[in-house]
Amino acid sequence: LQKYGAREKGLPPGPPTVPILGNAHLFPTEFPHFKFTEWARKYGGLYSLKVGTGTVVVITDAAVARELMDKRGAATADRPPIHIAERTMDGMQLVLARYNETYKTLRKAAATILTPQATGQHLPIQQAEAVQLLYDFLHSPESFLTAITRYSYSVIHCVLYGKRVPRYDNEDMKQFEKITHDFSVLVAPGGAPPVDLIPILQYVPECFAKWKKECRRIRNLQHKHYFTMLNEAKDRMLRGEGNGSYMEQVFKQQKELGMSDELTKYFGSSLQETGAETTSSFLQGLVLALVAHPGIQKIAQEEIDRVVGTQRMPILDDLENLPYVRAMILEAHRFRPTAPLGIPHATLSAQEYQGYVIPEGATIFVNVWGIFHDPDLFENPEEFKPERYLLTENGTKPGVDGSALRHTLPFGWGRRICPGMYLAFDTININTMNLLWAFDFLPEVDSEGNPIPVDTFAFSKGIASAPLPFRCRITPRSAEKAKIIQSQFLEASETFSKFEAGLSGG
Ligand code: HEM
Repeated sequence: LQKYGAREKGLPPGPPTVPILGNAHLFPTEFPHFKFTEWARKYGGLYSLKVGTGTVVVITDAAVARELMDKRGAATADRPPIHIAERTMDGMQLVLARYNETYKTLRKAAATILTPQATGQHLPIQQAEAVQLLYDFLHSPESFLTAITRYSYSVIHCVLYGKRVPRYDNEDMKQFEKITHDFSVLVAPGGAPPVDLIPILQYVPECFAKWKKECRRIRNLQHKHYFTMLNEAKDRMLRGEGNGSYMEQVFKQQKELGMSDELTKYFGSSLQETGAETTSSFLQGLVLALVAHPGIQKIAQEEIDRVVGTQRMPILDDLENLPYVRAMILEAHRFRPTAPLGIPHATLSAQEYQGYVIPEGATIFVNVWGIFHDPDLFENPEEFKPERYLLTENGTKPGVDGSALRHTLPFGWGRRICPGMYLAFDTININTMNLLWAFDFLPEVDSEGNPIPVDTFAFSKGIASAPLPFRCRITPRSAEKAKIIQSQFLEASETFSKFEAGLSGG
């Protein structure tokens, strides 16, 4: 019995194990990136944990990650099995799918439609939605968090299905939020019995397993919601009223891409769910960082004012003349990465590296948080300091080798790298410039007028981490700019109208 849970010879080092459990009793269930980083400082940039008989490898070293995840990407492209996800979505959810033929078909479809050129064609609606975000901030500044959520959902929805979501209380949005919320509760630790650790639980009959009923219920909700979206997009296209959405492209190439209707449904849901949540988390985190760092906000605003002026809104091309704003975007990713541990990969074959053997089927986490907060690499890593990216390409201390880092590091690794990143770049760039140009972001004040500080550590649990609800004061930087926002919003109605056929519930 002693050997169950023990760390096998040849594995990278790690915390001492106990029989049967290995390190399972130590495994953090909340904010694991903090514990993983603490262990990295003790056991190094490559260490292992035993969870029962399974192996988890944690990489907190960009050079190790580059070798194992990028260069040996073919061997580390699997995902660990998540039984609940497989049961609910038949293993067809692109983000969580194992590395098999179904996955390859989905990924090929994503690569076909999410190219930088294709993304560029969707700029008009991205820009129009970004104007609505400013308009919403102007008129209901207290609802800025839900305005960002709506924006992020709507922009992906327009690009994917050709239909926008003009209000947060829209029926499509409510359905989507319900589905993603219910699934995240079910899949979170404690949401269901630990079927991945104790596989025999999978065979408990449904009448005794509430979680199986819950999988079925969520699956039915997803089916109804996403097929409705697909059918609407298809009908619009067949009526000759298409607006160039990604799904229209998929319909046109469905046979070549090898996509069944069922797969097409999951393709849409994977992109919608991942894209909306990550974009929204990033933008909310950016606002939080601005509120917490008024001096930095001011430097960025002054740069925008010099380049853009007060007579027009920023455009994407302005970014090349805004080095400080570009540095601020990179710093926002570093300071609070949207996915602090990325999404775990798994090995498809055993890998020898640095004298260790990582077995087939091991789960691999790249601890992006730990890399980005490594004091050997970054000067005062806990500080929000865009200037570091003006000093060196990857923000590292001068004289330190930061060449294993890259600007796309927050978007993942190897064959699994985020296929939506080009869309994300445009969204992040447009909105960062717009928000800085238009508004001041200040702490809320108490009844005596004292500023209430925000907590830059108060983030949600889960794979994609968003700030917990916080309050701030958002005020237009001038009456002139407020007027430009109003008139741009009116002008955007022409772009919006192409995405408003068949809107329901607001
Ligand atoms: C701030 C924005 C975003 C961030 C920080 C982000 C980050 C990530 C990360 C870390 C991964 C995991 C990569 C890996 O396994 O190594 C990922 C995967 C993925 N992302 Fe994004 N993402 C963003 C926006 C988007 C958008 C806008 C879309 C869709 C339009 C999208 C779709 C996906 C999909 C489908 C995957 C799964 C890829 C696979 O498993 O092959 N993401 N993203």
